[in-house]
Amino acid sequence: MPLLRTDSFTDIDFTLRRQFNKDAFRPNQREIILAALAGHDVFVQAATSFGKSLCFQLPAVINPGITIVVSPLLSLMMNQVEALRAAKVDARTLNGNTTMAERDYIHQDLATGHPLTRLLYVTPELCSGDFFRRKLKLLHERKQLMRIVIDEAHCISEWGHDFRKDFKKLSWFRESFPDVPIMCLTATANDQVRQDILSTFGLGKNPSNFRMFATTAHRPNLHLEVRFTSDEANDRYDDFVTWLKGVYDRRNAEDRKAELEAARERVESVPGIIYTVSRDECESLAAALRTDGIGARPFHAKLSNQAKEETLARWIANEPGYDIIVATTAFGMGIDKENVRFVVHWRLPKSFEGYYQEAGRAGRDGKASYCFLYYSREDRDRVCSLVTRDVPRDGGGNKKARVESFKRLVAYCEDTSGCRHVAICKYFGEAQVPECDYACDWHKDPQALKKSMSRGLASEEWISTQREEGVYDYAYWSE
Ligand SMILES: Nc1ncnc2c1ncn2[C@@H]1O[C@H](COP(=O)(O)OP(=O)(O)OP(=O)(O)O)[C@@H](O)[C@H]1O
Repeated sequence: MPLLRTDSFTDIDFTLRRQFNKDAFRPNQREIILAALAGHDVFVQAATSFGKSLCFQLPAVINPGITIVVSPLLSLMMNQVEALRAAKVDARTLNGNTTMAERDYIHQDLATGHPLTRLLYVTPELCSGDFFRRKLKLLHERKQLMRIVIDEAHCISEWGHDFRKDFKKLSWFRESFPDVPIMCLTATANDQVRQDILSTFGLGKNPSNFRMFATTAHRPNLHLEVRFTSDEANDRYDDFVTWLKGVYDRRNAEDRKAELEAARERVESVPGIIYTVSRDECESLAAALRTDGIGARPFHAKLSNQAKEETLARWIANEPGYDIIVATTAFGMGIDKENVRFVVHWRLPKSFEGYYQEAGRAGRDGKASYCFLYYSREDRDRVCSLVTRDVPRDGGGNKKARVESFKRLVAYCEDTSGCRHVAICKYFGEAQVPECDYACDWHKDPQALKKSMSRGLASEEWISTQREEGVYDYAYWSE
């Protein structure tokens, strides 16, 4: 028997305003939400900051029953649950950090068969366990299991950049509850990854019951630049500080300063993220910036939860001394601070998708924001040695895919013949070429870009002699 659906007269605009405090849908959100409310399986691929979460949160508020949201990251779950609870939606999460009391409450709520919880955020690992599966079966028998949502669905694919073994096992949902709609969402999937997601859940097997929304990965407000450097020049720090101080100077100019004062904004309140590769570099860079009067704080996996939470909260609140987060990739997916004005990649990331996902933390309010990637051939060889020797967290993964993604990122960095935005959209398999309004280094000045590459990079001859001596072979970076 099909599950109970909401009727088609539900006023989703009213729910948007009343519950989510937003004036209007963004392009495509309405169509996606209506497809979900009609009980279809839905696949959503859309740029970072598009507003994918609303596409399952709003139907979860309207539909009776519970929506299970599978998500790969604790911080991502907590952020969303906090925001929903602030909007008076009964959202909860079951994960390693959930308190005993909350865990008991949720289990009791599920055991009633008619839970009050509207959205339950869980880890993929939890979904592999019998205990939780029994609870879900009960909910399904009572017709209360409304929808399964797989957020960051690219984690399903061994062809993706962030494969998680337990994501693959989520196919259990479709096998056990063929009548429960599934919604998969991602910002970063190429064609192979998309196919993998679809086949894992049999999405589209019944075309009349499936809707696919794949919108562009293009983020026109991000100004994309590759800045060339070398071990010998070792000029990242000076380059970055000169740029940032230039931004502060412009904000300090008379008319701008008056505007900032009226808005009660500090001159130095230019929030940003710098991604480094190692914990040591993360600490030392943040300390150096602080010495230069710049409010920077480290963020990496070895810090205590309390320290991380405090840093995050104070950065989000734009507090003095917390303008810049210097982070390893432990900081990324799900960070939804709207006014991040720059994202800097201090070192070359390990994958194309990882790079764009992290850059996508910038400019979520739609305003112009800067994304620099410092690229050196020495780093290229170091990261290459990491990528080729890396064993993914859970021992699985497709090495060939990871190496390919890394190579495409290197090619992107060394390509001075075209628009960065076009290169990105092509990587994600888009046929349409996006408009770029001088929002990349090539569009700004193609000749200067070529020159800075030939001046900035070490020659391949030099790199190859060093490589032969094993200079770049060891992996000394740890996240
Ligand atoms: N219709 C809307 N009107 C105004 N703001 C919106 C709307 N929809 C979503 N937002 C806001 O946009 C921001 C980004 O949304 P969300 O976190 O869902 O992005 P996302 O698509 O999941 O991005 P990412 O893949 O980068 O995590 C959030 O702060 C959200 O509140």
